[in-house]
Amino acid sequence: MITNEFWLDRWKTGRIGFHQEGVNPKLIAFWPTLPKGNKVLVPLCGKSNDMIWLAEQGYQVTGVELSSLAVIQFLGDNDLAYETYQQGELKIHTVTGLPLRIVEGDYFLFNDTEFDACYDRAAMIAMPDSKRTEYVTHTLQRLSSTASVLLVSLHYDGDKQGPPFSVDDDSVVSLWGEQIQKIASENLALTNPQHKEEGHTIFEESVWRIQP
Ligand SMILES: C[S@@+](CC[C@H](N)C(=O)[O-])C[C@H]1O[C@@H](n2cnc3c(N)ncnc32)[C@H](O)[C@@H]1O
Repeated sequence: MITNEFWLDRWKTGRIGFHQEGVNPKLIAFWPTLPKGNKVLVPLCGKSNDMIWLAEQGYQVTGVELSSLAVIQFLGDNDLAYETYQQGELKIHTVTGLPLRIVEGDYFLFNDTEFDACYDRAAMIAMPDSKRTEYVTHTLQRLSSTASVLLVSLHYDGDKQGPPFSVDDDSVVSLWGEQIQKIASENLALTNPQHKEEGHTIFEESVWRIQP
């Protein structure tokens, strides 16, 4: 069962293979040009450097993350000064000198709305089947009616149990709506021997976007 405890434990024991050192190349390649100051939501953000990149582009970035360890490591690793205040059950960490804040707590308790854009990398596919619809609905409710979305998803064969979970193309469309479009994909099993060794012939990373 993928519970909040599961994720807190992953951070406690340092099992964070999903974390990438650099900025995700798909973000740099496919992020749309939006007006500076636009509000960008990064659900289930971990300690992703992608948030720094987005903030440096001039967007007002909000990451939401359950684990206090992830938040502390993100702020520490990047040498960021910050201020913290409590808002209900959530802790808000606002970074000094960058338009960036990290909301620490359960994403499903985060209720801000009117975001202009959303970046989902390893968030939807971190959610088990039973919570995935709720995750996408909650995310869409946070966005303005004209918001852009950039989603990095994953689809693989074989009987691996997630996370990351495999989500097929039809499910992506039925979750996010007809306006979502697949703009790129790459079968990582062809280039990364590890996926082949784990028995996958398909391990497809795909990039999707909603662009109003
Ligand atoms: C697979 S990681 C991806 C992190 C990040 N997006 C990245 O690209 O590195 C999923 C993250 O979601 C966090 N998470 C899981 N459930 C959550 C929840 N209900 N609310 C907030 N964060 C959650 C986990 O702690 C973990 O850091």
